Amino acid sequence: MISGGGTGGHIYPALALIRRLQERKLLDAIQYVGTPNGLESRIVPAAGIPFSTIELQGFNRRNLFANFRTVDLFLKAVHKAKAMVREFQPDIVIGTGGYVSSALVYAAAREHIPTMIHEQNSIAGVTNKFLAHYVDKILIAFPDAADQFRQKDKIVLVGNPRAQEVAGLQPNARLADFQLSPNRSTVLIFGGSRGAAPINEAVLSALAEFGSQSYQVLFVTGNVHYQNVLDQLGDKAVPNNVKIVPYVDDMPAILPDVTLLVGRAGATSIAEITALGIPSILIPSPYVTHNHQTKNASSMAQAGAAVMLPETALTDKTLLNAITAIMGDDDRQAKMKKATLALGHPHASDDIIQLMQDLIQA
Ligand SMILES: CC(=O)N[C@H]1[C@@H](OP(=O)(O)OP(=O)(O)OC[C@H]2O[C@@H](n3ccc(=O)[nH]c3=O)[C@H](O)[C@@H]2O)O[C@H](CO)[C@@H](O)[C@@H]1O
Repeated sequence: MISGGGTGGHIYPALALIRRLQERKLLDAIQYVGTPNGLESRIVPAAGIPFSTIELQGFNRRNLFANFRTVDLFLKAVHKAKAMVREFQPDIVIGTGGYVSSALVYAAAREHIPTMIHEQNSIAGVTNKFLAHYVDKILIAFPDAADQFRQKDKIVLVGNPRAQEVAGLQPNARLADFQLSPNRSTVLIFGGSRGAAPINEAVLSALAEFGSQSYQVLFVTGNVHYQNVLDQLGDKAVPNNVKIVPYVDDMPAILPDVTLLVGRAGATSIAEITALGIPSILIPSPYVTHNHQTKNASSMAQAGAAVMLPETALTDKTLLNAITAIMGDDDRQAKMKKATLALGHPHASDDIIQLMQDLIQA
């Protein structure tokens, strides 16, 4: 059984691990557990994975009184999760982050089922810190995440399963699905799995300028922002070399054809970028726990793999300048590609599967 959600950054690593288990014919049955309304409730069933739900909500750091309901829901969720675990009888239970995973992993540990959590970030999430006490293994993707957990003997550095899923993928002309040319240099712009209004605004202001560039642009707004972007566009013409879409369902299909990625600095995106060696401009979200995206982005920038553009400095002009400086310089692209690839973990899923097998057989 597996659980993780809220944002794509917690869901796609779980799906990548499941796909690898299926590829290696190691999976007899799987149950994915999420909340009824989270992003996972759309993405997981669409991927053909059996999905069941538990009602839960995140911890409110601002209004502590609001947490009475959170605690009440958590206790009910644990009760339901225990029943699910007893019925499904999994060999192992894995949590990939987001508060959705707390009830299932906690319940499984209490039922003496082997358990693991996967932390994608260098700064651990609240749920994983809580679960760390109960699980058998803590899998991390960045070496510095180890400082965040007291249970040192449980920690293993594995990278992110999504890296193995995309590593080695070759250009494949799938940009044609978006009416873009497979042979032209391409800039992909998206603000994480849910989109980011400040990035969308800067791109909209730069739209006319993009029209006169030699490269083409795939601009992903995020589902919730799409209508707003269309409203802001009004009657303005979209240049022929720019395509605007709400979401890309199959990101691994197009990533090998991307010349430069502009986006947030979510950990799962970074795992993909480093597995494929895609140069990037990272605009870290300042709205995440302990500003962890800035840490992700600055370690990429220090390694020469990415350019960091803080949101406070983001305008149409700074965005265009940063993009043009890289797109117009093949040498720089090659150097960034090399530095990016050096940070990748292309065997993450197989390393996790080995640990799963060891734990099940122990
Ligand atoms: C606001 C927030 O809490 N963000 C967190 C969230 O980010 P978020 O969910 O945005 O996560 P990431 O950037 O890490 O991953 C996004 C994932 O969604 C995919 N994708 C994105 C857009 C799209 O149209 N289609 C698509 O498939 C990407 O390819 C990637 O696999 O989880 C990450 C953990 O991994 C954290 O580091 C981020 O700080």
